[in-house]
Amino acid sequence: MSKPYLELSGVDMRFRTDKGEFEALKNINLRLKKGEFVSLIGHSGCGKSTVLNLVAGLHAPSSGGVILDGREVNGPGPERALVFQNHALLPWLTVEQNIALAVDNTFPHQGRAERRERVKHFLALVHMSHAAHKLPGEISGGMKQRVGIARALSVDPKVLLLDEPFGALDALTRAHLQDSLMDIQAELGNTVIMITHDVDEAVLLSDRIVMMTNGPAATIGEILAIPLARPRNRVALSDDARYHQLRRRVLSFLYEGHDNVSTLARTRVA
Ligand SMILES: Nc1ncnc2c1ncn2[C@@H]1O[C@H](COP(=O)(O)OP(=O)(O)OP(=O)(O)O)[C@@H](O)[C@H]1O
Repeated sequence: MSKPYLELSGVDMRFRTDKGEFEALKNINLRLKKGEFVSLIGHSGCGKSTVLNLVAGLHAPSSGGVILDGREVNGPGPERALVFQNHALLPWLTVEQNIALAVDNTFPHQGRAERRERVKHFLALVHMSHAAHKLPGEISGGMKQRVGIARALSVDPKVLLLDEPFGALDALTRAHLQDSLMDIQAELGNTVIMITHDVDEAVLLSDRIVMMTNGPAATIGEILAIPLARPRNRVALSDDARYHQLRRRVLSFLYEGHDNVSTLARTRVA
């Protein structure tokens, strides 16, 4: 791979607990190109959120490091935007004000008109202009996630970190949001790491799927490239043999039962 945009190298994460140290992650090595969409998949509790939190700068690794665009990550910052399963919008602010807050904090040097224009642009991008003046309590779960994504994108992050962003949504709303996310990524070329438990979602959206072994001392067991042409259409893919093959590969990884000991030897730098 040419020079990576985002690189995790030799990352170990040990947490201090009442019962002593808990080794959550061991020797995570991952490189992303600019504009790449990578999903993290693995059994519950294996350490996916911990990986995302390390990239976000919310945790510092016990060993190893994270480098984004040539600079070591050593704390949270607007160039790494997080979107959670639960939107985390401020309930007393309107949709527009929620995004404006992020924009105003990140671009205080810009003029007011320019910042308002930016808010409008990102609301339109997620098809939420019509609800600009509503409060989060007045819109649906899917709409809240759209606003959360618009807010994250509105600060021009270098990397977008999505922690099961559609996990709480019904299947149809989830499908609409996945399609929107693919459209947005095609337009903006964001570099994205997304945690998901949904194999179809991972195959549909990703350039590569990073499959993690079970913890403790979880690591990367396998990385699967998804060479399906874009734009991708879920209905067309349902008849595509390669799609089903890729899907099967992920399912077999998840159900083969990977613990850290059996797979450490195969861990490699992607
Ligand atoms: N602050 C912490 N202190 C101690 N242990 C922690 C801490 N944060 C996470 N862990 C442990 O590290 C392991 C990985 O947790 P993490 O939340 O990253 O897993 P996950 O794969 O995202 O799980 P899920 O899919 O259920 O959300 C778990 O065993 C968890 O209990």
